[in-house]
Amino acid sequence: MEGLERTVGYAPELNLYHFITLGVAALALAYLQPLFSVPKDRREPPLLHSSIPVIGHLLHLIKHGSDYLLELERHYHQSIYMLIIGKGRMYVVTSPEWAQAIHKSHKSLRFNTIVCQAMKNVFLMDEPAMELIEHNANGEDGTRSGILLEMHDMLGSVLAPSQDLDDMNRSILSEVLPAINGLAKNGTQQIQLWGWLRYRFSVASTTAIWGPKNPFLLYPDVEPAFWEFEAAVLPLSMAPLPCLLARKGYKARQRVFNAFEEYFENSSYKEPGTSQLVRNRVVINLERHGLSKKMHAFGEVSMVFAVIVNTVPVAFWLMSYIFADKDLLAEIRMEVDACISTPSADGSKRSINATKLRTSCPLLTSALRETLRITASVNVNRQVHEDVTVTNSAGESYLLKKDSIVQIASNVIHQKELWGSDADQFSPRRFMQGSEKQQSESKIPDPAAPFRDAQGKVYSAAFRSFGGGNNVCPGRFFAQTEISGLVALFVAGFEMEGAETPGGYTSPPFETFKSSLAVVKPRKDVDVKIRRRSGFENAEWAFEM
Ligand code: HEM
Repeated sequence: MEGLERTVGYAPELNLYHFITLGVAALALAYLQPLFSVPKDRREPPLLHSSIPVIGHLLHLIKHGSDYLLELERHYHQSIYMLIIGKGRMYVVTSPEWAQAIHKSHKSLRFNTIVCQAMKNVFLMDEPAMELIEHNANGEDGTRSGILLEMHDMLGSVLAPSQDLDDMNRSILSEVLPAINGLAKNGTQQIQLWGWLRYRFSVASTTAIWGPKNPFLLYPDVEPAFWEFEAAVLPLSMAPLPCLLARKGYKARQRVFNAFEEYFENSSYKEPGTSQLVRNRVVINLERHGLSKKMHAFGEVSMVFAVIVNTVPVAFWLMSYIFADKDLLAEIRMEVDACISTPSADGSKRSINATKLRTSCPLLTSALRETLRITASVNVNRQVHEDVTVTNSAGESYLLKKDSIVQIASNVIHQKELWGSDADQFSPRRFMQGSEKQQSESKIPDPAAPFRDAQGKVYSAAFRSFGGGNNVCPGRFFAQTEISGLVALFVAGFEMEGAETPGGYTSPPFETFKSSLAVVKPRKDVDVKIRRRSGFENAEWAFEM
């Protein structure tokens, strides 16, 4: 791990003091190791040892985030393996074939048990709320009743391509328009790209979903508090005494919770302009299952995570990749220009057709999927409910033991040889091979569709940004439209250069500590100068679906 130790930074709010504490704990545990030794069954996946017994892997994961799994891949090249963490086991899956096998065993390898733990530890559900949430969480009684299963089914239908989804997408895109139409109106304007985009996109997304009384719109401190909370999710859920060891995140979480509690206390979800998604959640949680308003409000913040935590940075990176490459910008501009109509006689009103962006812009779509491959390698976890034998497509089998965790290491799978020798590079055309076939098959191509290489070979489960199997992201169509809509507006209407790099734009580096749970963020913000594109100086942008 020498190289890694040099290059990888620390998790937010985990400082030297915490590592000293963990170091002391490691020594104590090493001494007591015989008491903790976990017998390995020979039918289990291969065990990878750590130089520090018992909690060595945990220390590396805390220190290096998901990069640690890349380092293990470089050393051991195992497609499934086992790590001992304290008294527990974590099975790590690093091949699409094993990822598929894990998804197939969804009855024994459970998603909702992990959701329940997060609802308790991160979203602070109290005991009565947990009783309601845990009831039939995994379909134990053979029906689809219960908060989590009903929520899953409701979201699957509200977010599937339909009129409802178009309405939500129209709403979010029209929410971002005032910010875009006000940009660089009187010549060049300098902004900090990440901060500008994060604020505008977070507020627009939450307004489209939670309506005009949404806390992000009402209170300017809620947006920064939310991102402060998001940055501290790991320490908040793992550290002892999070109110002391993750104090900033702890306070920020409380601010967001209070704001959402006020929103539901005032029944602000009844305001016109609130999405069907939020109203349906009220029906399921409050009316059908009797969750308290306070617990519903806290839990609603988990939905804010789903809606903005990944889309905002992906939009930032897609824009960065496009504006950093002048040829790519020119080619994507040609595609986007073909989606613009000019409804007003004086030519100032311009409208982008968001449906055409999805169906007629293969390079933009491919660049978005490639951006997801590089920046959205979201590793997913499952809890092993009972001893189970999993078998992959090659007929290999392993035993996974009850109460362990399985992690599908998407960040490793996204770097495998199957992507070619340039797997570590951004290659905007990588996903174009499959686009022709996809478009003839369905009007709206699925952004989670399998990767198809230049020879036409299809790799199921290799492209993992939206997960897979039963719990594949239901918000992917929504995300695709909002991200490509926002980025298309910039591409069509503006020129952008770095304030420090006149005539060009250079992306900032990735943050050093990569959480396995969300899209990577920029390590620092970047000052850019924005001006209106020639021929579009007076454009007032709008969207049509
Ligand atoms: C670029 C944007 C996004 C990315 C990369 C992303 C990624 C993912 C991934 C990897 C999962 C699977 C988790 C697992 O299997 O453990 C997931 C699930 C989920 N996502 Fe997304 N997501 C995005 C946007 C959205 C949006 C915009 C929404 C809502 C509007 C959303 C709602 C959900 C929900 C509700 C689930 C849980 C599904 C279930 O209960 O089975 N996501 N997402």
